Amino acid sequence: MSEIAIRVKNLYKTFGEIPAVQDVNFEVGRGTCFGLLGPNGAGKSTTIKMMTTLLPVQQGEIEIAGYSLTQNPFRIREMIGYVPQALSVDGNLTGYENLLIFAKLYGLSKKERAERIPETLQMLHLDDVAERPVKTYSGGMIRRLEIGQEILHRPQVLFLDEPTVGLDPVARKAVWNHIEQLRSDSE
Ligand SMILES: Nc1ncnc2c1ncn2[C@@H]1O[C@H](COP(=O)(O)OP(=O)(O)OP(=O)(O)O)[C@@H](O)[C@H]1O
Repeated sequence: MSEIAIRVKNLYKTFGEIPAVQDVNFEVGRGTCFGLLGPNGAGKSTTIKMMTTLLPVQQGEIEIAGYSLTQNPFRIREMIGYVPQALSVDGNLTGYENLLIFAKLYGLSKKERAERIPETLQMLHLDDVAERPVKTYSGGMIRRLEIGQEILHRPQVLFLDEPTVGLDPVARKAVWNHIEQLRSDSE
């Protein structure tokens, strides 16, 4: 894999008359945790949506793990994980069932699912609540489950859009500890 996980060059995006992203440039090295900071409306979510192929690139270049995004969008979708700002779990299903759906969507074999789902639940300290409907979870538990959904297929790059918004300081620290653990495990 390339030593550069993400390369963004001269990126622009407008919504009609609204300039959402204007000449954004940055590089993220492999094995690093990179934070994209800016005030509300600065264009962070729009940039993430372009890097995850959810919005077309209007002008500029994006490379993920050495692949050009515009030339290899399907390859890139297999290689990344994306935890969006909006809720991505089904509250009526259990934690285990939510992970099962994502494991199937990412094309994991039955054997891989049998190994990785319990392993992920354990790593995120959700094994005790795995059989409970997610609507009974706290905000921090839901956020950890959403991260779990996006690491089952071992992505090379994980995008997190405001992963700790709305969490209390203890839950926030727990989520960041898990993110740091994922980063160091991938070294
Ligand atoms: N689908 C859309 N249609 C029109 N305008 C949009 C759309 N999505 C975003 N915008 C506008 O683009 C700009 C950047 O929005 P974006 O959501 O990327 O910012 P952000 O930095 O993620 O903000 P926040 O911190 O509030 O999440 C804003 O002016 C927003 O109103």
